[in-house]
Amino acid sequence: MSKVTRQSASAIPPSDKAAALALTPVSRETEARLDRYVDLLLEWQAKTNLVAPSTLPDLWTRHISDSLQLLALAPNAKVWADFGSGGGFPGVVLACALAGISGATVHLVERNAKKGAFLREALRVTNSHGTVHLADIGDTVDSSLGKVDCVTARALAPLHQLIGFAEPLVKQGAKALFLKGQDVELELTEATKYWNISPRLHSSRTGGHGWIVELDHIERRNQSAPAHGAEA
Ligand SMILES: C[S@@+](CC[C@H](N)C(=O)[O-])C[C@H]1O[C@@H](n2cnc3c(N)ncnc32)[C@H](O)[C@@H]1O
Repeated sequence: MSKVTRQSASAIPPSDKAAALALTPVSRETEARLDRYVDLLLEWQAKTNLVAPSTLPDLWTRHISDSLQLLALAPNAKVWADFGSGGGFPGVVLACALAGISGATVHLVERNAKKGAFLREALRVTNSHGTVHLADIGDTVDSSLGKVDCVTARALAPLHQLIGFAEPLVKQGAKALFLKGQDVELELTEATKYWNISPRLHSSRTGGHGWIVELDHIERRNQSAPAHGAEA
């Protein structure tokens, strides 16, 4: 008998999925892919902590809608890079939503081997286009990704570090979209010590105190700006 106990799908009330799809509607094909992703995530959650267990009842609103809302902020982006993808938010959700679009793909950068294996399996079972880079972001961003239209990160690092990670891609024309919490103003204040940026702030469509920081331009303020996200 398998040691892995599958988390019950009933841990997620149907009303949460309905609320999520009302907030961030998707095609029937995308919904089917997301259903497969959720099933896989619940199966793996028993052996690998992919999301905080307390957030499982709100999986669709808290994690899936949170990820899907980024699409409206970069409607023409086809090549995405998600830093620190973990259990696949937002990267795998974006890959599911973009799967029907010719040329669309998502680079998922994750250094944890177990999570990397999960991300590969998630792309496989959802038949979505993407590449898992099992590596540190700092070692990947210059050499492996190529031209990217949009770079994302959620729950990875303080904003000034994320900006350091994303700088090479934004300098080549990418837009950055970072999902942030209620301390966004403090993080922006810290970030502007190191970086010249003109951020656009969008309040999260999923409620709570979430924000999305949008950046189209990043310039080092001085030589002490942290490179590739290293601590200042
Ligand atoms: C708190 S989790 C967030 C996962 C996901 N983005 C989410 O919002 O659910 C942060 C993830 O980033 C990964 N990570 C942290 N620093 C990294 C780095 N320098 N390079 C690659 N992955 C990193 C960790 O292994 C972890 O899976």
